[in-house]
Amino acid sequence: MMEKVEKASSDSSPLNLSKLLITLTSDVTSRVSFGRKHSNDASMSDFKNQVRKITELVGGFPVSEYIPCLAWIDHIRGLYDKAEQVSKNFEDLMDKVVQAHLEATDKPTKDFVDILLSFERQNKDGIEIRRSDIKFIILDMFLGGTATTNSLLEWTMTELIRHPECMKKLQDEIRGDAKNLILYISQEEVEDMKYLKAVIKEGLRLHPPFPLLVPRLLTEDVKLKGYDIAAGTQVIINAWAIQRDTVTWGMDAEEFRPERHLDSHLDFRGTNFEYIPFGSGRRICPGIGFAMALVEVTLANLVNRFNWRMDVRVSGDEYDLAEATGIDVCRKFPLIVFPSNA
Ligand code: HEM
Repeated sequence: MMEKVEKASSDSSPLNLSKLLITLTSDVTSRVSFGRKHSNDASMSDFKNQVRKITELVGGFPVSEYIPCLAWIDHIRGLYDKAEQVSKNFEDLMDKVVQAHLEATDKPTKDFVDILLSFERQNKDGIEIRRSDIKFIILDMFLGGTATTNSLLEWTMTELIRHPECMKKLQDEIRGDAKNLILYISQEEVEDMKYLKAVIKEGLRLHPPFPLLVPRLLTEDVKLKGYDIAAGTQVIINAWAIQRDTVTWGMDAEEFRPERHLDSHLDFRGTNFEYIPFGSGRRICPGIGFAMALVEVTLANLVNRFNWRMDVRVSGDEYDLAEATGIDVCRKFPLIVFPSNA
């Protein structure tokens, strides 16, 4: 990735940063799950397309869920056919991945799929795992991990470029007093970077990648703030609105201001309901550590090595802040930037 940014910088050419970032998050997730990156592999780019289609379908509005007598509308829109087709394509792709792992018996290291297959064979530690479980666990990792992490990176970069004063403060923190530019910032080095962490928290607050979290179905009757909610009701939690509430965040809640996190006790690990980009409770995101490690190191390196600007557009903010549809909300239009060497 850094080589491509370096090239765009020396040619003074525009760079599609969104494309680079989704390739990075998919490659890192594939390395962990399949043992190698697949960015130049046709079947993997197909896999990415399937994942995008699934997130669009899951984030769509199935009329029948809310007004059952209008279920025919979903049929006419072809929602069920689309879901069936995506499910079949995904199943075929996963069969190929599993088959390739079963055939490669002499590999020196084991990846996530190998470990899951070994559980399937040995019924290890009393854990029973079936082939269909393996396919869905991998899908879960890709669905949960790639688009969300990409979305956080592209929105945080967007906000930093829109707020040069924050970008400068972050570059000062990362570059420190070093006389010569340090080429690579490691995970250990980002550990104490407080402003970097505040910038990422602010990106997550204004642009939670799953703005409506994942719907819940009540298992028992609940009384909440005077409302009676019956068992069986589907509840949608609007993290996007909660995280822009002026009562908690002040009158400048709509503004990108990382400083608000520097001495705030609010954290995203599920105990502060005012700030829940990863959800809360039993089904809280299990990938917080994975996502944070990747986002911190990527952002630190991009911002350390390069200065960034976007094209000035007549439509301005409307274009830069337009959101795509789907369960995860990334930018509607790719982030096109001009990097230059620091
Ligand atoms: C910035 C990055 C990420 C964000 C904002 C995010 C957010 C979320 C949210 C909101 C949920 C639903 C929680 C709930 O309903 O209470 C979730 C679930 C999940 N996430 Fe993440 N996630 C991120 C990265 C990751 C990564 C990197 C992985 C895996 C490598 C991952 C794997 C999962 C899985 C497997 C679930 C389902 C958990 C369950 O249902 O028990 N996520 N995530």
